[in-house]
Amino acid sequence: MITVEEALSRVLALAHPTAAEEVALADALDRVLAEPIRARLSQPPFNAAAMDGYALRTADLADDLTVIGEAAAGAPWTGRPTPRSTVRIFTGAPVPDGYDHVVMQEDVAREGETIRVTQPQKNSNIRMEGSDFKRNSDFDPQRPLTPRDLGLIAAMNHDRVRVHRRPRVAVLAGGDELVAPGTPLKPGQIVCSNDIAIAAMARRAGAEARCLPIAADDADSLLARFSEAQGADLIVTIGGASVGDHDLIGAVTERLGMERAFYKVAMRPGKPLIAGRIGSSAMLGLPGNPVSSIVCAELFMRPLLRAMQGLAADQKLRRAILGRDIAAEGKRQHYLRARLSVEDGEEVVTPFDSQDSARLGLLAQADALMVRPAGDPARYRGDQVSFLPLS
Ligand SMILES: Nc1nc2c(c(=O)[nH]1)N[C@H]1C(S)=C(S)[C@@H](COP(=O)(O)OP(=O)(O)OC[C@H]3O[C@@H](n4cnc5c(N)ncnc54)[C@H](O)[C@@H]3O)O[C@H]1N2
Ligand code: MOO
Repeated sequence: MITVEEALSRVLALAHPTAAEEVALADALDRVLAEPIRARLSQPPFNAAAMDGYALRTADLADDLTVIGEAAAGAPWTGRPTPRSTVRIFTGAPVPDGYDHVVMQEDVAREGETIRVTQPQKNSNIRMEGSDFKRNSDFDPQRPLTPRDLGLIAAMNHDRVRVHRRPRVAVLAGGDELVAPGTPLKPGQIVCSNDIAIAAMARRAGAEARCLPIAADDADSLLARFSEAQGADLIVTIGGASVGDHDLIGAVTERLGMERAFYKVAMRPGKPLIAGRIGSSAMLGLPGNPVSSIVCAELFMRPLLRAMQGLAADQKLRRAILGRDIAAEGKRQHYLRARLSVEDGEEVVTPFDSQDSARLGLLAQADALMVRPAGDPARYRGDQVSFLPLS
């Protein structure tokens, strides 16, 4: 069995970045830029007043000044300053050349067309041209675009952007016992829950995901479903990955000519994970136990989908204090479902008593996966441990 680290590097090697496509900026939320955005102008495009008040020369601050014009946002003043003059100015207006200071109107006494500065301040109240960003500067945030990013790109004067095409994901759950949610169960049947969760995780990672109809535990049914998945950048199967007589994913993917990257990872939950390439599709075969499939999707599918959009993995282990004593670990790296809390201002991570990989109810209550390396000795309340936050 290979380590989680090795498995992740082999999964990432399966990723081909998707091609670029152009979309309206308004539709680009959560998309990933395929190339940097180059600012088409400097921001501000001119020296701009930051306050409503009067534009003047710093050298004239102590004098009586004559108001010789008015400048507003969108209505610049185009005259030339004369000695001991000032221009009434409003926030956002270009500061006329020749003036280097804007005094807030609250700090000025005005009589007719004459003003006197009553409270001189050091701050010039001018936003200098290009002080936010310069024309031709590049913006390449290396993350799914946030609302703030969209605002910045608009300010750079772009209304369309080139982004990575969303990876196409086909999710295939298999098992004779499975029926769709909402169906009355016959004896021995189980509600199929994993494909819904995995497809939602894929969408949250930027993919276009569809669930194929549930496959039966026979090779023909699985082969038919795989043919429906053609054109997907990633095929994710759920279940049938283990060693039982009905676990057919290994055999069927072999028949389809899969180049296998690995089978089985030294992790808990999720040992019987399979990965590889079938034609132009990457393939991840997740274990059927609901928690195992979701943990494997978090650890492998999400980074793979990010890589397909040109992004690095974003799994950064965090440190916290352990909330209870726990026994020594076995031979597999363990991802324990855990709750986060704050005690005396410090973050505390407390793993649940049960770590059964079928318990979706507990997983839904979890805020974190506490990570324990294989062979980790017993740990005690108050020890420093590592965890991955869950969203
Ligand atoms: N002799 C051994 N048995 C098992 C081993 C092993 O090493 N030797 N490994 C165990 C581990 S660990 C896991 S994980 C499971 C994974 O097995 P499969 O990937 O083959 O999963 P299935 O057998 O198909 O299903 C397991 C379990 O999960 C339920 N399931 C499956 N798909 C769904 C779905 N889409 N929605 C909801 N629930 C699903 C299924 O009904 C089973 O209860 O193997 C162990 N066995
Ligand atoms: O490794 Mo399995 O995924 O524990 O249930």
